[in-house]
Parts: sequence; C-alpha cells; structure tokens
Amino acid sequence: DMAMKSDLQIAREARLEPIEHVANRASIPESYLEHYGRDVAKVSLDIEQAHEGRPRAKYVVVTAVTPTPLGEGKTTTAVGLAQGLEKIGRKTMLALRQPSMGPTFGIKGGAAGAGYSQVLPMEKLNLHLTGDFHAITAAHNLLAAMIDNHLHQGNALDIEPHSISWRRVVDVNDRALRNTIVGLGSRIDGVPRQTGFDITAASEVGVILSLATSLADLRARLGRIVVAYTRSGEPVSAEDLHAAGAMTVIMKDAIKPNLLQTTENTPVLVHAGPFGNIATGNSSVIADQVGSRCGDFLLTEAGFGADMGAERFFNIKCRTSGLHPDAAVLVVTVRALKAHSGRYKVVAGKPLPPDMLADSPEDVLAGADNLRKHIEIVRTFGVSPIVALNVFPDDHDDEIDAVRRVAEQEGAHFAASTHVVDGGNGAMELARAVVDACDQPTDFRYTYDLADSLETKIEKIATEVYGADGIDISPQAAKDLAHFEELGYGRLPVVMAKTHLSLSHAPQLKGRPTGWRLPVREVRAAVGAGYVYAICGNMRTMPGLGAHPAAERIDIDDNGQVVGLF
Ligand SMILES: Nc1ncnc2c1ncn2[C@@H]1O[C@H](COP(=O)(O)OP(=O)(O)O)[C@@H](O)[C@H]1O
Ligand SMILES: O=COP(=O)(O)O
Ligand SMILES: [Mg+2]
Repeated sequence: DMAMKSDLQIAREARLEPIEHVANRASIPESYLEHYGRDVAKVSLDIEQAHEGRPRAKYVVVTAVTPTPLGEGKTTTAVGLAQGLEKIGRKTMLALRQPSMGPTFGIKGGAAGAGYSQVLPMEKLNLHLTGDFHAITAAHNLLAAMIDNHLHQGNALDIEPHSISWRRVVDVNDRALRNTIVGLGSRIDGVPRQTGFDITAASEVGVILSLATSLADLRARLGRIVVAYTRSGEPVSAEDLHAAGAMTVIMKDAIKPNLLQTTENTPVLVHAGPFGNIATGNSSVIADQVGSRCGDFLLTEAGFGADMGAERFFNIKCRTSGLHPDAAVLVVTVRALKAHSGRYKVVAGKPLPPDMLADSPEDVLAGADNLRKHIEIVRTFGVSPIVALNVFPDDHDDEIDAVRRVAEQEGAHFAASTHVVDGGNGAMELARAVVDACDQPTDFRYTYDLADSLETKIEKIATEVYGADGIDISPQAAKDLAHFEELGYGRLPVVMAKTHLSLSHAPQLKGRPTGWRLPVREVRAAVGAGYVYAICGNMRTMPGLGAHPAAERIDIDDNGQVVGLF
C-alpha cells in the first residue's frame, strides 16, 4: 500500500547480512570481531594495529539547526547519507551514539533513524545492545556505593559529606529519583545524607567512555574522577577510594565499539551515548579512530544543534582524537524553520500544531535566521557547511525551494534529501555535495586555546558561537571558577550545559536571539572526563516521563514480537 510502512515493519522486512560480511566491507577481518548474536559484534581494539598505515577517511560531522523537541533528523540523515555515499561508490563508515532507553520509553522515541534509513536490528539498538549502558550504570553506582561505604567505615579521608557531587544513575526517566536520602535506617544501614539519581546518559563514566583513547586511558580518566572534597577543600578522587580498577574491569568490554548495519547493509559503529545538552553529546573517540581507517568516508553525528553537539565535537572531541573534520552537514527541516518563525508553539510530547503543516514558504523564511546563524557557527570552526534539508512527508516544494535559496544566498552547499522514504537513492544529491565539500581545503580552528582562562573559554563560546553580547557570572559561579583555577583545572576545556531549544539559555528565544547576555549560574568539574562545565539556566540531569510516555504503547504481540517501539 502507498502509505509509508512503519519503521518497525521496514526494520522487520529488511534483509540483514551476517555481521562478518559487513565487517569485511569495512576492512575489519572477522578475527577482530566478538559476536553478540548474528547481527551485532564488538570490534577488538587490536584492529588499530591491523589498520596501521591505512589511508584516513574523509571525516564529516552531522549537526543541525536548533531543533524542535522531536529532533530534526541528524541520526536519520547520517544513516541516509552513509547509504547515499555507498550508492555513488564511496566506502563509508558511520559512527553513532547508542540510544539511551530513557527517551525510547519517554518522549523522543528511538534514535535508530527512520523509514529506509535505520540502524538495525532496531530493537537491540534501542534496548540493551551489548550492555554498555548497563556497564556504565554499574561502574558509576559502584563508585557511589564506595563513597557511602567510606563514610560508614569512619571517613578516613575526612570527606565533607555536603561536598559529595557524585550521584547515582539509572537508565530511565524517573523524576522521583532526582532528590533522595540514602543511609536511612539504623546505624548499620549507613550514614544518612541527601543525594539523587541522574540518567545514565548524563553519567561522567559514560562521557569518559566517549573520550577515552585506549583501555589505559580509560583507567586513568576513571581514576581522576573527583567525587567530593575533604573538609580542608582537597579533591577526593575515585583513585583515593581505590575504586577505579574495579570500575575499569566493569567497563573492559564496553570500551570496544559495536558494529551493526543500516537498512541497506552499510556498516555502523555504535558506541557511547552522552547527551548533548548536559554532556558532550558525541559518539566515542575510539569508534572514530577505528572508523577513520575503514574506507573513504567516516560520518559521525553530534547531538542537538551546532551550538551544542558540534561545538563540543570541534572543541573537545577533535582536540582529544587529533582527527580534524573535512566538512559538516547541517540538517535543517521545514518544520524547524517554521518553529523559529515564532508563529507556532511546538510542545514536547505533543503532535505538531496542524496549521504548521500548511504550505507556507513565508513562515519558512521568517525562521531562516536560525539557519543563517548555524551556517556561520560551522564557519567559525573553518569548516565548510553542507545544508541538508531532511524532507518530511508534509513538506511542500515551494517551502523546500525557500530553504534552498537561503542556503545558496549564504554561499553554502545545499541538497534536499528524501532518504527516509527512498533510502540511499534519496541521498545521492547530498552525497555528491559532501564529496565536493570534502575536496575543498579547510582551515580548522578551535574557539579557544586550552591556555585561556576558564572564564575566557566560556565568554568566547557565548559570544562567538551563540551570539551573546557577553556573560554574567553569578557570585557562586565566580567562586567555583576561582576554586577550579586554584586546583589546576584551568587548562581543561569547557562544556556549556544549556537548553538545546534555543541558541541562548532561554528555550522560548527562537530564531537568532540578539541583544542578550548568557547567565552562568554555577560551574562544575568533570575532572575524569577532563572538562569543566558551566550551568546556564535550568538543567535537567534526570528527565521525567510525560503524561503518556512511549512506554504505554510498547508491548509484545501474540507472536512474541515487539510492537510500538519506534
Ligand atoms: N524525513 C523524516 N520523515 C519522517 N520522520 C523523520 C524524518 N527524519 C527524522 N524523523 C523522525 O524524527 C525523529 C528525530 O529524528 P533523529 O534522526 O533521531 O533526529 P536527531 O538525531 O536530530 O535528534 C525520529 O523519531 C525520526 O524517526
Ligand atoms: O544529545 C542529543 O542528541 P540528538 O540531537 O541526536 O537527540
Ligand atoms: Mg540523534
């Protein structure tokens, strides 16, 4: 029937190849695979020796304009583009984050792509995959248990209990766990204190997995995690609590990237899953280092808009891996630009307002300043942007032409892509634009030097990337910054924890906000992962479930098949 089949139907009908065939096409010999069933395998890190000296692939990051709560299709377009590049004869590896089960059962749904551009098997991908998120949760919570045990055993390190910043994590949207009291009961039940849970995708252990360059580096970063301070203000690390070794043992398989395939059997490495608003929002350095030797192109996606995941990709991930991008695909949708016109109210968890689907190129143009600003953001890193219009079923031709005109006026490459409906064939124009862009020279640059002060780093990101007039540091944040500079964390890069729904800190400021200043409320340090992060506005590290979470629609049918999973 003409109506689009559901993602699940397409996923079920897709003909998967045995994963060793997919690996072979990515120049990964079977001897480096550790099978997890027929369709998923981990890749041994020894592959790096086998790949020594192979040419590096062209490196492309997929980012987006400021998204609506549903997301505009970076993951989906990255899958479609990988398939499109294969269609024009370019061997391509795609590196994506592992979806968190939080959004899968919450508002956003699965993060495995859509239609004929999906990563398969999607049930495995959106649920447990190979258990890496469970390993992150276990390692994170072992450290938490060892902190409370240290207090119970007499607190030899003289930890100030109120300074303990290390919380627990769980991979579910559970607002009731945001603020908890542990240690209740009698004396043998521990020391009472207030703490709470974050979602696993916010775990610093998970960010460390995404930034570690080897098992030894993973061990070193885990050891450097600062969980609290002593009463005299000295940092207390996981190493001080003798927890880092056991945590590394729990993580020793998680550090190997997971190989899967797309609807058209294109290879995909899925590894690590930090969110792009409260953390770094990128897949792992290790997967990119492996993927960089697997063919002609390596694509990877960075969470949320270019002001979020891509800013962390350029300033932190590339600085860590030493890999520099050759181009950036900037995903835009008609619906996102209409939302930026300010004429519609798009609410998370609710369907789009129906009048938003009417043919209205003027509403698209009214929101186009957000696209123009994101083109400028990509260019501040010295990288050439390819504007990729991710075509939705309700888009009208004159709306698509309006976006094309804006991109061309800005001198950016442009391609409309119908990869969700047409698979790789729908992304061939985009693939050719990417090939052209990658042939142009880049003068890649960071926003800041590591030698800049922490405050200068924050100010440069706020003014050069977001377009703020300046930053307003609260008294608390000023104290935090002084404390971190004194502790020697001044040379660390900075993650800006702010809303992803606006270029500014205020979700309701759509389009291209001007004449505003970025308030920095508090500053924290992820010393293990190796960055300081500035809290700008209300940040949720434990999302909640909506009135009717996706979980209510997910079930098992009479044949034991999963239904309702996106
Ligand atoms: N062209 C499209 N047509 C229909 N649905 C789409 C299309 N592109 C993306 N989607 C859906 O939109 C949601 C967000 O897509 P995703 O690729 O996860 O975005 P991002 O990675 O930018 O958050 C997903 O549910 C996906 O299935
Ligand atoms: O961290 C957010 O990632 P997406 O933009 O892919 O949802
Ligand atoms: Mg995504």
